[in-house]
Amino acid sequence: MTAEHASAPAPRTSPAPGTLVVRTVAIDALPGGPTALVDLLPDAHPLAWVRRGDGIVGWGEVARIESWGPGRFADADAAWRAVLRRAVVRDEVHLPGTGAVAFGSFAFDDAGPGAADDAGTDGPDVADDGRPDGVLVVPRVVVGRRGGTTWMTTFETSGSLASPPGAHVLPRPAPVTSPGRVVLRDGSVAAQDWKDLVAEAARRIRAGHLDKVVLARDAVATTEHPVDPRYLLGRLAASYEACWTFSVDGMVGATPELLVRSEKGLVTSRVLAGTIRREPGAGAPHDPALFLAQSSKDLEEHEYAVRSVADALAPSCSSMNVPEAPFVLHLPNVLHLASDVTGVLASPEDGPAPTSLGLAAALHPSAAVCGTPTADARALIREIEGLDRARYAAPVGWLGADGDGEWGIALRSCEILPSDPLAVRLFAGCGIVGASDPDAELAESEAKLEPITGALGL
Ligand SMILES: C=C(O[C@@H]1C=C(C(=O)O)C=C[C@H]1O)C(=O)O
Repeated sequence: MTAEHASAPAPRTSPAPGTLVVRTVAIDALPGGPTALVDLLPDAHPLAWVRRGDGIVGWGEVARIESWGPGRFADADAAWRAVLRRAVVRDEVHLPGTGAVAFGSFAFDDAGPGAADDAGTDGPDVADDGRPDGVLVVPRVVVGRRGGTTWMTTFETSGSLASPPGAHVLPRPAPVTSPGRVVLRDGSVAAQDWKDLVAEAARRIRAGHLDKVVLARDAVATTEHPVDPRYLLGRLAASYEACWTFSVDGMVGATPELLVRSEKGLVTSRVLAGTIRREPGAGAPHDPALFLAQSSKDLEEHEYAVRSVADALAPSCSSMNVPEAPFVLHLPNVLHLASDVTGVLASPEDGPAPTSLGLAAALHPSAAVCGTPTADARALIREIEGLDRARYAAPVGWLGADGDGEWGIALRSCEILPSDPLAVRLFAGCGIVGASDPDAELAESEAKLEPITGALGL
């Protein structure tokens, strides 16, 4: 089914789907360690979804699905199924991530390119480049690891299932290159001006216009040498093991927030909201984890985020477990309040259960990255944020042939601009409630930029 939206272009699969031959075989174990998979990647357009050394990486491109506008998720899902209808798959491993998979990244906003410009931003014009609002990349080669099993999947448009064994030999990628000297500057809104936006949002919340809004800011890093995404990936995977390190179509990061995993009928979402910096400086609480777990402001922010996820998943689940209280997730830069919401996917009588991408579409944007109520928060973001979020804070991940997959929220991330290999745009945002303090939120946003600034060597 293709979603119809008058203004959005129709989805596009290129090249036009022919027969795809997909073959997964077990291969020898890789060396251990969190970077073993990303160390295999070539420099051009690496694809990655890795956590604690397990996951999948891919390279090459046998097909690309592009979609636009509010139907970007449903259109991509339908186009992927059309590709699969013509695929011949032989999977000798049968684990999540084996067989046919596509890596995906989607835009935060429905409104398409120029939405932020309409709202009056005078920031860099990075959206009006005709880029799609959603992309699924079907690679030529995937290497994956889960537990003790390692596999390789090859995707071919011609040839046969009896590929020569040589096709399954791991490549020796070109050496990773450093970005050299890096200079960081303000993005669309200067850091100091952003505090005024936070103060304005908190005022509106106290006046009763809405409960919570997430405001984001960007920064632009210019580099001496073209950015090799693998330079970032290796450092992120090594330093942020509890996060999902990703690279899809120029969007690179290590997110601690799993929007949804759908695996054999079990649905999981890791909801984060409520943050404290690890090293908040003078006057900081003696025990930040305890402070966070008892902070009514952070618990309020968190509750909104958990509710929004539970409400969005409920129609697709026959049963759910929503934890009553969050735990504290410790990351190298920040601590978060975290809740793992789980559910059992219902089997609807009138059609197939939603795919992981369909679930991601239902969940996006959660209150963790938008606010509560959603429509009011979105409207306020459009009115005052002055930023084109592009693919930041939106689903990024992978989709399998059976619809299972994992979609993170693209946080702690940057966009390597296709128009300028010497520039990356970094993003960070903070949940604002009535009690939010602009200085503290700015400091929190700086801490959330650290994974990428650190990976760039700053
Ligand atoms: C928006 C971001 O993070 C989100 C906001 C959080 C908060 O406000 O406490 C915590 C985790 C994320 O859900 C970001 O990292 O850019």
